[in-house]
This record gives sequence, structure tokens and C-alpha cells, in this order.
Amino acid sequence: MKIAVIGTGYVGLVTGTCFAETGNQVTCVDIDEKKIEKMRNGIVPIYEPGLEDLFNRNKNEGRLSFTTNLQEGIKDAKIIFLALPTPPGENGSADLKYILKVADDLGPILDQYVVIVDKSTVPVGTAELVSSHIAKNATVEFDVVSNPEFLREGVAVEDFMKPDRVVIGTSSEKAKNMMNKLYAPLVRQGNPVIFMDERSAEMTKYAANAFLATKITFMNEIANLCEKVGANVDDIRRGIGTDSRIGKRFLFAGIGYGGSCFPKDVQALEKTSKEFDYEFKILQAVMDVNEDQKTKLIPRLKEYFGGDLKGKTIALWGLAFKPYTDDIREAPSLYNIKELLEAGCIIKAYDPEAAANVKGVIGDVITYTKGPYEALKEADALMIMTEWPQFRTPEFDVMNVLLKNKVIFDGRNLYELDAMKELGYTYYSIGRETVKA
Ligand SMILES: NC(=O)C1=CN([C@@H]2O[C@H](COP(=O)(O)OP(=O)(O)OC[C@H]3O[C@@H](n4cnc5c(N)ncnc54)[C@H](O)[C@@H]3O)[C@@H](O)[C@H]2O)C=CC1
Ligand SMILES: O=C(O)[C@H]1O[C@H](OP(=O)(O)OP(=O)(O)OC[C@H]2O[C@@H](n3ccc(=O)[nH]c3=O)[C@H](O)[C@@H]2O)[C@H](O)[C@@H](O)[C@@H]1O
Repeated sequence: MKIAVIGTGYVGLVTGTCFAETGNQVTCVDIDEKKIEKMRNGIVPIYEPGLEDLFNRNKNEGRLSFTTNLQEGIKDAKIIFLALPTPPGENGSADLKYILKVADDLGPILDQYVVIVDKSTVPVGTAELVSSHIAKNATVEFDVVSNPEFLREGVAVEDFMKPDRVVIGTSSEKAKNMMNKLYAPLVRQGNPVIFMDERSAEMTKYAANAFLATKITFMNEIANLCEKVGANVDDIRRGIGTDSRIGKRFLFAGIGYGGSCFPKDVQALEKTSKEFDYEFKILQAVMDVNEDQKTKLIPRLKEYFGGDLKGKTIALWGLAFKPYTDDIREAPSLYNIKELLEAGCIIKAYDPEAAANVKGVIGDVITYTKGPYEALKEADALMIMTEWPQFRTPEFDVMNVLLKNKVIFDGRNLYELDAMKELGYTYYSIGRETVKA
């Protein structure tokens, strides 16, 4: 089937590449000329494990092409995916300007029946809105379908190719059949395509993200309480995660959730509730707790250094909002960097993938090192922001020599408390006893 994907960020790129992989003819459209040029030259503009090989194979075999021209991109397409940004607008609700601009542009250039798919995360009612914008200038029939995306960055290809479920919101039989056909190769036995109306599909996406953000936040609050009562949040995670009603995943306490989606989607759902005159109390609490959680290690640093951080050199391990990505949107590291700089610290940071993106945002106010150990040289303390696997089993012999003080502030609970005691470290983590050397 010929399909077009408008917008080639994380979602568009993965959607386009994976549907090419299942044998479709895919054209990716983006207004960013540099990005399109890069992709034409075989360069994948994001870091996403497994994507580059898939991308280049499909490109080289002629199933994946790129253009900045919308009309050329949608030519002969049976399905058009909108994978456009929906950032928070001024009041926190999702800004639909990118989606509606493309909807306006599409109307006059459609020349045959087509299914237009909202792949972006959009508030309830957007499918109808997109439909009305296209209809203003359209001369052919079309259907607008809501097909939210549930992939996670870092495992995006795996999530897309083997989805737990595919949600499709449509009231059109014709669109339903076409979407079913497109997704058939991706849906494993038992992992269903779930059909519903457009509004329910739009709401499903927000419900999923808000629920997961709440689950993490609940554990972060349990962690905060654990610190006060002298319990260990990792034991509690194991203790409750084995209950299949609760489930093992997304129970890891840490320095708050970040990324391009949880923060904006929780906020947008709260705004939607307000618009419909409903006070969604849990969501406000989730946002408040997460805000505090992100910088909760800073007071511990102050405690350790006797109140004043001025002139202290802090080594930061991890800048990305989570491992296996170079994405730094809403990363807890950025909030900590800001506070550390305000307190007069010198920062030496290492991240295997995300340093260039941080440099692009904050420049050279911190030092970016080539490896994790270089960041530790002459550092007064180590802070851990992202659980990249290489940080889990470091060479403590090397660290002992490089760090000025044997002290670690760990926002991701990477090390066992007993091991830190044995190694003679002062070790602050989340929701667990502080180990004092
Ligand atoms: N990043 C993620 O992991 C996930 C994101 N989503 C949702 O998917 C949507 C897209 O997110 P990302 O891929 O992260 O966005 P992104 O911001 O990384 O990329 C969006 C792309 O759209 C392009 N664009 C903007 N206006 C355009 C236009 N008029 N014509 C063509 N291209 C245009 C931009 O140049 C950019 O390349 C958002 O609604 C997001 O909430 C959903 C699931 C996962
Ligand atoms: O709508 C989206 O964009 C996507 O948002 C999240 O995916 P993503 O933001 O890529 O990353 P997650 O793995 O969900 O992690 C989000 C944040 O939560 C944090 N987290 C996650 C899990 C956990 O147990 N504890 C925890 O603090 C991570 O460190 C990270 O900062 C969802 O998991 C995806 O299903 C969804 O498609």
C-alpha cells in the first residue's frame, strides 16, 4: 500500500520505517529541509537503537523516500499519517497549530479517497476538528481516524513492530478495513487491534500516559515516605510488583519522570478536564510531586557539604531523560544543572548520546567529557541522573582515585546498599537508607 507520513520526528520516522519494513511504499514529508536532506543521504536524525539499519535497508530497497513537498508526498497515498508535534500551548493544553496547518493544506490537494490518521497525541475532539479543516477545501471523500502511538523512545522499533495493542478510533467501515490491513503484519496473536470511536481513542492515549506517570509518581511518594520511616523502596517494588494486578513495570522510583510526553500529556489532560468543568485532582498532585522530585537530591548535597555548594565540582553521569535515547526534553538533568549552577557549582557531565543536545540548549556553561571517568577527575561528588547500563558496574577502583570525596548522589538507585557500605562510600539514593562512610 502507498502511504505518506507527515512529520518525521520520533514517531513519524519510526512509523514510516516500520511500515516500509512490512512492505508498504512510504513517503516521509517534513518542512525541515536539512532533516530531509540528511535522510536522503542515509542519515537518521535521531538516536534510536535498531532504527538506522531498518531505515537504510528500506531506503536502499526503494520503499522509503523523502520530500519537503506535501503534494508530491501524498501522491497516490491511500493512508496519510499525521505525526506532527503537539507541544503545550500557552495555557498548557495541546497546541494543535501544526496539525491544523497541515489539515488546511491537505484539503485542496486531495484527489482521491484517503484515510487521514492522527498519529500525534491529540485532545478529545481533534479528529472532528481535523476533519472540518480538511473539509473546508476538499472535493473528494476522506475519513479521519485516531490511531494513537504507544511506543517508548529507546525501544521504539520493538514497540512499534510488536505492539501490545493497536488502538484505532473510527466510525467508518472503509477506514477500519484499510487500517486493519495495514496493521495485520504487526499484530501478534493475542495482541489485538482495538477498534473504538475517535473520541475514545484520543482519550485512551492520555489515559495510558497519565496512568503510567501516576504509577511512577505513586512510587516516588512511597520512596519519600520510605526515607522517613526507614524502609527500602526497592524491596517494596519487588513486594508489590509480583502482584499481577499491580505489575512489575513502571514502579521504579527515581528523580521524577521526564521526556517529551508524560509531562505535556498529564498537563494537557488536566486542561481538558478543566475545559469540561471537571477537576481531575490526582493529575494536579502528580504534577506537583514530580516537580519536587526532580531536584530532591540537591538538599542532600547541601547537607553533605555543610550548606554551601559554591565552587564545588560536581560530576554528572547521564543527561538524557532516560537511557538509550539522546532526547533531553524535560530531562531531570537539566533542572539539576540549573540549580547546581545557581548554587555556584562547576559541572563536568558525561552522557553517551545526549551531550550534543544539551550543549545545543545551554552551551558551554558546563564541561562535557568524552568518558565517564574523565568527569570524575577532581570532582567533589558524583551525581547520577540517567541509568545508562555502563554506569551500573563501574570500576570503583578507578573512581576511588579520581573522586576527591567518596560520595555518590544517585537519582536512579543503581547500586546495592551493602556494596556501597563495603566500598566505603557515602551514598545517597532514592527511597533507601543513606549509607554514611
Ligand atoms: N516522541 C515519542 O516517543 C512519542 C510521541 N508521541 C506524539 O507524537 C507526536 C509527534 O511527536 P515527535 O515525533 O516526538 O515530534 P517531533 O517534534 O520530534 O517531530 C515532529 C516533526 O514534525 C515536523 N513538522 C512540523 N510542522 C510540519 C509540517 N507543516 N509539515 C511537515 N512536517 C512538519 C517537524 O519538522 C518535526 O520533524 C506528538 O503528538 C507526541 O506527543 C506519541 C508517542 C511517542
Ligand atoms: O506518548 C509518548 O510519547 C510515550 O511516552 C512514554 O514513553 P517515553 O517518554 O519514551 O519513556 P518512558 O520509558 O515511558 O519513560 C518516561 C519517564 O519516566 C521515567 N520512569 C519510567 C519508568 C519507571 O519505572 N520510573 C521512571 O521514573 C523515565 O526515567 C522517564 O523519565 C510512554 O511509556 C509511551 O508508551 C508513550 O508512547
